[in-house]
Amino acid sequence: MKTIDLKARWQELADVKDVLGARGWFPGTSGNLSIKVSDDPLEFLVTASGKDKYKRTDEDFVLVNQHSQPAEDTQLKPSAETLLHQKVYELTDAGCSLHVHTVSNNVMSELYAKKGEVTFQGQELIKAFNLWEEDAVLRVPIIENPAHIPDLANLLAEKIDDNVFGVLIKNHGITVWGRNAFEAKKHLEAFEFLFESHLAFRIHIQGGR
Ligand SMILES: CSC[C@@H](O)[C@@H](O)C(=O)COP(=O)(O)O
Ligand SMILES: [Zn+2]
Repeated sequence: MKTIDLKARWQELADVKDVLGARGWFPGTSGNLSIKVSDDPLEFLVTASGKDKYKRTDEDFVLVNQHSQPAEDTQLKPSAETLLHQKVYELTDAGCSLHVHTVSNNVMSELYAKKGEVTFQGQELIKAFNLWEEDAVLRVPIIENPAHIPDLANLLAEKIDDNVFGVLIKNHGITVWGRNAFEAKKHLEAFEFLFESHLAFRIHIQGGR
């Protein structure tokens, strides 16, 4: 991959990070973002671990290889959850993968954990996932949150299929992807809108039931 492409991808991911950060979607240094730089062999930029993701610096991202290891000499540590991004790239046509912790995605993951998924139907915004039929259903699988990251990555991998665009991790967050940064961000925004609307409906219309 040429340096210019790496720079362009870096810029693209940094811009997405700024927008998500402005929404407060990285509380307590949580969250991690990645963007694919090359396909064969797989290489992607991923956020450095434990950083304040509301700040924009020259050390925000690390280039990693197909084994989630740094592809160049660096003191920086790739995100602790890099393996989840690797799985997304291995199993989908994604060019970008976004993971955030929000109050809404955490509450939804807990509310529907026993069902193992949450579904949305009859909501205009499921069109953001290219679901145009009137009776179309958007399904969001929910997985447990084992501390051992390879186990978590395997649970995620089991839920990935053509009609899945993101997976909720119980009491943790959501991992979302898209063919490029624009689409991944679109998917993430649509998920969060659907979660917030659903929770507002339950509180205000159903009295919290
Ligand atoms: C500090 S809480 C969040 C972490 O445990 C993790 O879930 C997370 O999203 C961020 O980890 P990171 O290693 O910075 O990518
Ligand atoms: Zn996380």
